[in-house]
Amino acid sequence: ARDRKFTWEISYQHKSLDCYKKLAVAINGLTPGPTISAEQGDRIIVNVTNNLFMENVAIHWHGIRQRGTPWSDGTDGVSQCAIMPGETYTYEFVVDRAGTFMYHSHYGLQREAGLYGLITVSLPVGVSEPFSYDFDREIILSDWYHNTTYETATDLASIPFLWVGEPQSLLINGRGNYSCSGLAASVCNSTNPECLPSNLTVISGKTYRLRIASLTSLSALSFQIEDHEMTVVEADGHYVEPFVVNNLYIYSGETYSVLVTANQNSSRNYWTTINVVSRQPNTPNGIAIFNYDPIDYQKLPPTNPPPGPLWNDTKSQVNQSRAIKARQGFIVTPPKKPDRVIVLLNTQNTIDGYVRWSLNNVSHTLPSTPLLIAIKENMTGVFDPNPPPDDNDSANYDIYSVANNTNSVSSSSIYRLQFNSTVDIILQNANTMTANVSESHPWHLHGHDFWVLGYGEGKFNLSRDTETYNLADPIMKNTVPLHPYGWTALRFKADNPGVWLFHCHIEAHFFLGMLVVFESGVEQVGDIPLSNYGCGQTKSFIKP
Ligand SMILES: O=C1O[C@H]([C@@H](O)CO)C(O)=C1O
Repeated sequence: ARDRKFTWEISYQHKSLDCYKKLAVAINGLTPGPTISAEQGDRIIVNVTNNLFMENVAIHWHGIRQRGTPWSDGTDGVSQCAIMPGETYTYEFVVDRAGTFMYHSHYGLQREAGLYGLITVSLPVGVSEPFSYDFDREIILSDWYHNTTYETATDLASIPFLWVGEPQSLLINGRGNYSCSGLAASVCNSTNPECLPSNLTVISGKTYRLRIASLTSLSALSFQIEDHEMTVVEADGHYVEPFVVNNLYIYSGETYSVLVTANQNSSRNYWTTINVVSRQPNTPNGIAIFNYDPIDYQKLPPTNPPPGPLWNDTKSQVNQSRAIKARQGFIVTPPKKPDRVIVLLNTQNTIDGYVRWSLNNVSHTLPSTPLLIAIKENMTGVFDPNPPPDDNDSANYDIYSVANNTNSVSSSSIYRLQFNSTVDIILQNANTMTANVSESHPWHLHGHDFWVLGYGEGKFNLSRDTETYNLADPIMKNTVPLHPYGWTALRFKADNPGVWLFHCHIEAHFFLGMLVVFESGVEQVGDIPLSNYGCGQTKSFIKP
């Protein structure tokens, strides 16, 4: 194991990622940011300097559990005081497991301005993967808005509520193509090389491992390569019992590795496409070129890009979720029974006229003093000490009717989990405030991986549905979809001392309160670096 040091300067830059010029957040000039490549067991040290002039920064290392370093989780309001303009902060953590992970901003809506990238962790020398391939390639999927994050945040927090809406473009490795017609070339120029379709160049007969990460703000996606099947082998850093797909559904915050062999007619190029699913799309599909060497990588394929699956084919999405199992020989079996069951009813509602998202009628508001420091230092008055409910009469809630939730509250209350206990989470979906609409939500847990015990349709029934749990070969993940009008059941061990977010990875939904906070074993947390302090009530701990 070795130290890998990075020096990052965060700044706004004019970018034309989809041909339309806007300000994007860049790392050392790059949007998306550089990939962090490391070997299992390495220590990653990232020196981050915030040169944004007017905006704080915090960077979350998504999928890295931060065992022993909960203060490096990079979450504003939870693990640290965000890095102020002009300041430098050092993240230090160990990547203890091989796989494909990601990093992204966890400050306000900043992720959607482009602050994200990949982390790839290889196995130690001498250990091999349970599958083989010739080359390793990276694919970052994202969606792109032309509004600034300032406009979006203000809109979401206004009466009347102004929804951010569907993105203008979908990006593959940071490239999209917005239609510039009617716009001045200084604003939108479709011949700008910055927005040429990205290409994946392959050699006929070779097999490629594609490490795919979704960093969308909103969109659930389907990814496919025209005429090429893909074998799914990894999900969120865990080996998957291999299965073959024509299209891969991928939700924000998820990573997958797929194997694809360049086994088609090598005298032409093919399309790589992404399209929006789970929400009625209003965004053109994203395209890239699957390029057979030595054909010109910009030569367009002779066909029309495949349209991808229908956006509302929920059944095929649920089926693919269910197909993801732990690989034989790599199964970690979960504890047989939970110590505690928390049912989280997901609803959209209004509080004092503001549109919010709630769990069990509680819409979370993060305090300005980071919770990890507040609990570690025994501060009072930072968060509501009354625990939120483990269930809020979900058995009697009609998930098919338009949500009214007249009793919803905004609160900073947190779940305190007994250290080392086994916790089940049942995510229960419901109708939004719009008739006949239930949206999908990708749920992400910080600090842990969980077992995915099952997905179901309709209302979860504790005595009936727990019998259907997959305790034999459940996949472990850190992000999982909750499908429309359905439920998703998870189990995890609260074995990582710290304070950890569990939230919808749709950035606007997180902003509107769709999160819960788990605390466990904070008394075991070592000394938190003083550089995490400085905001809210932590100010008084900085001695002159
Ligand atoms: O939070 C959301 O608000 C809109 C819609 O429900 C109201 O405009 C939407 O699609 C969301 O996901």
